[in-house]
Amino acid sequence: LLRTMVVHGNDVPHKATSHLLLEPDLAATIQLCDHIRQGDTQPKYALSALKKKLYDKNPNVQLFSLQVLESWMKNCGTLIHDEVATRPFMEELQELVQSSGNEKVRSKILELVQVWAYAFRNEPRYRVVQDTVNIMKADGNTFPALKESDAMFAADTAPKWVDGDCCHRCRTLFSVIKRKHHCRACGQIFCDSCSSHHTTLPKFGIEKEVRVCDTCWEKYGRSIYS
Ligand SMILES: O=P(O)(O)O[C@@H]1[C@H](O)[C@H](OP(=O)(O)O)[C@@H](O)[C@H](O)[C@H]1O
Ligand SMILES: [Zn+2]
Ligand SMILES: [Zn+2]
Repeated sequence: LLRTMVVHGNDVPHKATSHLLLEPDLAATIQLCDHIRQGDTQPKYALSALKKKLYDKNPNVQLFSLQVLESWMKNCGTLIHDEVATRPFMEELQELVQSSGNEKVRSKILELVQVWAYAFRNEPRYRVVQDTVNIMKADGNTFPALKESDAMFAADTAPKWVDGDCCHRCRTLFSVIKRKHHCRACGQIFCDSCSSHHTTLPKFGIEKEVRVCDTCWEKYGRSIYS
């Protein structure tokens, strides 16, 4: 089962090629979550690598990749939710349920889509998941009992970055010289002089020093036990 999937970093030069090792142990999967949360691996690339395993002819490999997907959805937050809770991905899962001859694979997919629909029940932007549950029901699939505890997702993941044409703190307009920068702790957009500090953000699973704004520096950077 030990498969190495080399996932090439995207076009940003400092994103080194990250190796996604699909090993049959949770430690490796948790480590993969950290890579995704830390921004070492683009969620899109991680998922496209994982999807290859979803279509593996060996149902055990398919099942394991569904378990990896389940842990990524629990631990990597909106970075992964935004890629999975989409029509194309949901349609792929729908097709897998229709085409798979393996009962375990089918019921794992039904279980996951149902739990995600419940977890996203108050998030209109992910309503495609509930739509997919409805379609799968209409197709005659019977869903396993929902375990609400499965719908608990790790709360602490770094926020998405907002865009803007001026610094969130000093309101200076960005230009060719006054470049845009993002604070990894609040996701807001700043000029360099308002976000010149770097710190680790353990609560978001970010172990390397990353750029934070002055406000977040006061909050997370000052104390060494942030
Ligand atoms: O310098 P640029 O070519 O504009 O690119 C900017 C840098 O990549 C910034 O990285 P940083 O936050 O680590 O500085 C990023 O936050 C901005 O969104 C990008 O626009
Ligand atoms: Zn500023
Ligand atoms: Zn900030």
